[in-house]
Amino acid sequence: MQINFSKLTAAGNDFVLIDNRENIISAKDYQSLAVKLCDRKYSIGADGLILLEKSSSHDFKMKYLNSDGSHASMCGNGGRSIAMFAYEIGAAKEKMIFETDAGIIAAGIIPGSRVKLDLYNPKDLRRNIKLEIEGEKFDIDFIDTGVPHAVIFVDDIEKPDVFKYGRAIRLHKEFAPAGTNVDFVQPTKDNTILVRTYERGVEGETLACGTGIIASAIISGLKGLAESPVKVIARGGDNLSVSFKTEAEKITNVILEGPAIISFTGVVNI
Ligand SMILES: N[C@@H](CCC[C@H](N)C(=O)O)C(=O)O
Repeated sequence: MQINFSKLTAAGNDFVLIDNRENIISAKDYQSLAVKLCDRKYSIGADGLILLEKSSSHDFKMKYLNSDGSHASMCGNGGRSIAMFAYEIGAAKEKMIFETDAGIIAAGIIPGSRVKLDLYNPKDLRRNIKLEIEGEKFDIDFIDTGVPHAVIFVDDIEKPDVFKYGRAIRLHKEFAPAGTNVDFVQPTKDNTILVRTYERGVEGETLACGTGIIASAIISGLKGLAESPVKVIARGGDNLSVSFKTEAEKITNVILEGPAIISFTGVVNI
């Protein structure tokens, strides 16, 4: 079977997007299709597969699969990408509301290939988790911004071995059974943070992780290291912005703004 797809990149986190409003792909095939299409050597290649589906209550529904085929409730860069995709294929207007498995999101297309997401509230905040891995001590703050994130502050963003420690923390029993994404954060001047993320389901460092950028900005705010709106520079060099409100560690009004670009469209055999 041949299907149409679009390839989008959102701050270097890249995705295959498919319009599945007519159920051309059935849910039982999502996992194997994600593994197949995300393969960078034998297929299109991406960090994740995103399906745009019909919703009975909102403009559409987003289904997200990591490149290893695992399902994730949400993806911040994927959320901006599906908003841009929906707008381009006429599934939504400039302002839209869509469902994810983590909650409802209001999105807006901004000139310059950028998208703003107004998200549900994060949950499961856990502060100051102390771990020691191979003699290295880590002080971790955890938050679920749609998917789980362990946030670690570093003095120099170039220093941490993101693969080694990211993977060890992702698999640590502290975060079992779901595991976690792991964000390394360096606050710099001008209310800016630099973020690198080890992504669960990609099992490596990606050029950006939207939910990780949100988690990093919120924890920076809670620690007094930055103030909303926080400017963020992703690993790939793109600029994003995160705003939020905090009241006694209750976080609300989370907004993520950043790029989402259609790099190409095509037809693939599945
Ligand atoms: N890249 C995404 C997060 C995708 C899901 C994540 N890998 C997980 O399994 O938790 C983002 O931009 O938020």
